[in-house]
Amino acid sequence: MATPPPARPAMSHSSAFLLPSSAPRTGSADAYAVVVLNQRLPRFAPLLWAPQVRVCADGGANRVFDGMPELLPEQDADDVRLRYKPDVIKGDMDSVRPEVKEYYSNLGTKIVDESHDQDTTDLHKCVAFIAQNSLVSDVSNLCILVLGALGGRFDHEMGNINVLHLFPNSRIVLLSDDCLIFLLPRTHTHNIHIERSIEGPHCGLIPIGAPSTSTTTTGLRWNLDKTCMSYGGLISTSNVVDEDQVTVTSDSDLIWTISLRH
Ligand SMILES: Nc1ncnc2c1ncn2[C@@H]1O[C@H](COP(=O)(O)OP(=O)(O)OP(=O)(O)O)[C@@H](O)[C@H]1O
Ligand SMILES: Cc1ncc(C[n+]2csc(CCO)c2C)c(N)n1
Repeated sequence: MATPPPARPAMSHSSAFLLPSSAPRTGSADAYAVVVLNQRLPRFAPLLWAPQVRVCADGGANRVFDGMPELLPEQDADDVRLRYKPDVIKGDMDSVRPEVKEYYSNLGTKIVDESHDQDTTDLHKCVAFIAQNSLVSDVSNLCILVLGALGGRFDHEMGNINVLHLFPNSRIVLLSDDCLIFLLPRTHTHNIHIERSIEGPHCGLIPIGAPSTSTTTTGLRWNLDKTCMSYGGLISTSNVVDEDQVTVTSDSDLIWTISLRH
């Protein structure tokens, strides 16, 4: 007789952090950190800039310096820069402009130069920093929102997705203007609340790190039922969310992605 699969604890996910700040939010995290990468700021960057920790990965600081005033053109640029000040700039410091580094340093931003480490990406360094330093009192239910992680250079995108696999026990969401991505660790069964006003309908479930011999879902137009997925075989792209709640159970870590509405 086949052995039943192990019972897994449930993990909840919600993109309520993208709702306007006036809307009632029942998110799944207790605290948020924002990491800004060196890509054009997503349109909703100002909305997300109220978390416990704000970190810029190297050239990400240029994007905050230039991009926040561009996203808020009706406001005075200097006021905007003072309001949207990073707590930390971290990385190998080959992309942040000297005047931007000095501007934020004078405002009290911590500058962490890790140019000696050419083996890990700036995002990796930022996530490790947030996880290790007690910037927030309880990191156990902290969610790290990464802005500008998708689109652009493919090696950077793959490096960013690899960070999800390097920190499978951390909640990390990669964001662009068009979609978001997070990891569904195989250790849990996942309840994903779909915030229909801001996300969907297109979604995907992708075994990037390793094939899955059994994935089961509910709430999708094309559900999986103890289905195998692998690169070179089936992966679930161009799927559609049909219910407000999607559930996923798998024997492999999977990437969940969903489109963002404009
Ligand atoms: N085009 C891009 N697409 C996706 N992510 C990006 C892109 N450019 C930068 N990033 C992210 O922003 C981080 C900081 O970018 P930055 O340009 O400062 O990195 P870098 O280490 O100098 O890159 P490189 O030396 O490879 O050009 C990167 O580690 C990466 O995570
Ligand atoms: C096998 C291998 N491939 C690429 C790099 C280069 N690299 C990876 S992360 C990083 C830092 C980017 O800020 C650099 C330069 C390496 N070290 N090892």
